[in-house]
Amino acid sequence: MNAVVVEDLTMRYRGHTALDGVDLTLAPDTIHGLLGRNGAGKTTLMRILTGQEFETSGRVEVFGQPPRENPAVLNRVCFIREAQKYPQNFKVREAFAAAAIACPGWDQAYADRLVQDFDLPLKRQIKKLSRGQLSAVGIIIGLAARAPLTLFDEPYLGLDAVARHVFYDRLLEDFSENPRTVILSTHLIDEVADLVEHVVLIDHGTVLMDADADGLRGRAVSVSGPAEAVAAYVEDAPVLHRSGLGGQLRVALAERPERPAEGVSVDSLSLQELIVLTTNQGDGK
Ligand SMILES: Nc1ncnc2c1ncn2[C@@H]1O[C@H](COP(=O)(O)OP(=O)(O)OP(=O)(O)O)[C@@H](O)[C@H]1O
Repeated sequence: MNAVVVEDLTMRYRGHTALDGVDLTLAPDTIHGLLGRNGAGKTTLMRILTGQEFETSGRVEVFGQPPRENPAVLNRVCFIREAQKYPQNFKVREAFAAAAIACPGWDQAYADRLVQDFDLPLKRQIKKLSRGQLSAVGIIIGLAARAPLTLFDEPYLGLDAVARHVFYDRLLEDFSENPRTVILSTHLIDEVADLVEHVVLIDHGTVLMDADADGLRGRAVSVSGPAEAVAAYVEDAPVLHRSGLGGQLRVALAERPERPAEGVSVDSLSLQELIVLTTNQGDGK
């Protein structure tokens, strides 16, 4: 069974369409990267999947059932938001105690290890934590909850690079021992490029890309060299972006052409470059 099935999903706020006929199927036991510019509709989609928002129209199923007011689904879901709120007078340990009660799959021993990894002061009040420490609380809850569907919405505001990599490492390690469906929304595309197995790119409420990360890696290329040679080499290939200076041309292609390159350089595009160019193309830039 798929973890998530969304058909023709539309979400309209007064005067604004945040999601516009989205079709999406997310396989179980996979780390999905949910990418897109500010305001693209990522949080709205995650709020609908977790029953915090009700769609205007369309079909939404999580583990085969609609999430809307459905404890059978919602008990299997953990959603960690960018600006996750906790009762302000709680100490860190009390936030974890509350999560342990709310999350059926909670692993206290694992949470304790993560507290050490992130060097979190358990006895400190939540309101006294630094921004990064607050993010670490959310990340620890999201990991130790071991929810069958775990959603992280930009979970690392204020978290330094070392701590972010602790998060990626722990997520990958724990995922291999306890596979589950993870949806990670992020703007740090390069950092998660090797972590995510499937990429969904949303732009202006529609899905621009829905592809396996392995298939994307090394598929998109940049071709550069003398303008004439580049133009001949790229021929009818679908062009993502074109830029030139003097007699030189650089063309980004979604697919690496099969013919051998002659007189041009062909280099793989990073996932980040591919996402930026695909988004710009979708925006008509
Ligand atoms: N309650 C609301 N009322 C009106 N408009 C809303 C509401 N919630 C979201 N929107 C709008 O819907 C669009 C999608 O918002 P959403 O929060 O889903 O974007 P996002 O992709 O998560 O962006 P970011 O990366 O900045 O977090 C935005 O234009 C936003 O302003």
